[in-house]
Amino acid sequence: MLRAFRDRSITSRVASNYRLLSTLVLAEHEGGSINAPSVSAVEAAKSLSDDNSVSILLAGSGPSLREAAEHAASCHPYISQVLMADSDKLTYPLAEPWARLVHLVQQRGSYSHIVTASGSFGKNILPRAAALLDVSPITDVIEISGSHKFVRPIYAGNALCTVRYTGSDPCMLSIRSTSFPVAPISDNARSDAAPISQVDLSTFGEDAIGKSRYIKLSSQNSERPDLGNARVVITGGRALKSAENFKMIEKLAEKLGAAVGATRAAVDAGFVPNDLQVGQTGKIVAPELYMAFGVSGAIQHLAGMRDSKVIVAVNKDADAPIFQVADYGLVGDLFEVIPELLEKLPEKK
Ligand SMILES: Cc1cc2nc3c(=O)[nH]c(=O)nc-3n(C[C@H](O)[C@H](O)[C@H](O)COP(=O)(O)OP(=O)(O)OC[C@H]3O[C@@H](n4cnc5c(N)ncnc54)[C@H](O)[C@@H]3O)c2cc1C
Repeated sequence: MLRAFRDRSITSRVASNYRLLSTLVLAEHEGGSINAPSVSAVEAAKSLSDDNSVSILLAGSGPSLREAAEHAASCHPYISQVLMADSDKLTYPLAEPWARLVHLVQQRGSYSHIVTASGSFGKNILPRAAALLDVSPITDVIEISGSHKFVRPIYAGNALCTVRYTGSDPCMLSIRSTSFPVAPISDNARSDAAPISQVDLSTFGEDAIGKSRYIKLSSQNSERPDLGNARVVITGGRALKSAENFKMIEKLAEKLGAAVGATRAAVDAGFVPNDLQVGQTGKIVAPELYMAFGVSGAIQHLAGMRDSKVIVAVNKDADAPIFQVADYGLVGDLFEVIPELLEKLPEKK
């Protein structure tokens, strides 16, 4: 594995170690709770330094924002303050007003770091906010080796690069939530909730809204676990041949209480919607069990699942690259293997 690293003088390393850090975590919330990747961003902030004061920023409007702020205040022992930006202009997480908000909060709080999870929320906001603050963000961080030293994947996850941030404050990061797992919320919960403060938005004018307009949110109304956080993921590839056949994957996922994933080839062929795509241009997952059926194991697919704890692959080609990353491999026809699994696995309780 390639490790690219430009070290600087020992003097600057010592100096940076003695600086007190303060981190702003940009959090996403839904239905009155902050989501799991945002809690992972707090976990990442915790590894920046022992002397790090972590504030979490939530934006939105109305009672669900207040509920989410209360949840944020008690969900992780490391949060020292919750900042709540309540405005009609921030009801939906659009990049333009959010970036202006980050700029405003940074000007007042002079944080040394700004961290967010690298889902679509973070990917949308971070570059725009970084441009307003005139700094260069470091994206997809998977390991924090010091307050200004980070590891991130490059070449679709085939090499890891160690990067030292030498720019001015704030050092802005997006982290892969799968690399910063958090204990279940109840284990993390604290007895004394962190204080919640309102962000003063009196200078937040109409121009903060920008040109984008919120139209609607379309999401799959599914009982299945969320692909990004599921403990088990069952993925199907092009070999399934049709949307109808892909239902076998869905049935198997149902029996195992798993999330469904797909390769880009399966998505492009119209078997499933594109929010199920796993890979470089899809979701990054690291479940305890990843089962791949009729997936060749292209480098772009591996980029999204190679960190899974146990990988099981079923492919009729013994030379398929997926077997190079699989812990258990079965050379066989998925049209025989899946029905047999469906028959022999017990019904989900
Ligand atoms: C810029 C870029 C980004 C990309 N991003 C992604 C991404 O995010 N995610 C992603 O998945 N891909 C991505 N791709 C596409 C990627 O390169 C592959 O084309 C894709 O992953 C292949 O999907 P597949 O494994 O389903 O299909 P194939 O490569 O066609 O493989 C099908 C496999 O099924 C096996 N098979 C066939 N019939 C059976 C059977 N009956 N039983 C068992 N096995 C069978 C075959 O042996 C084969 O190995 C990207 C490509 C590019 C260029």
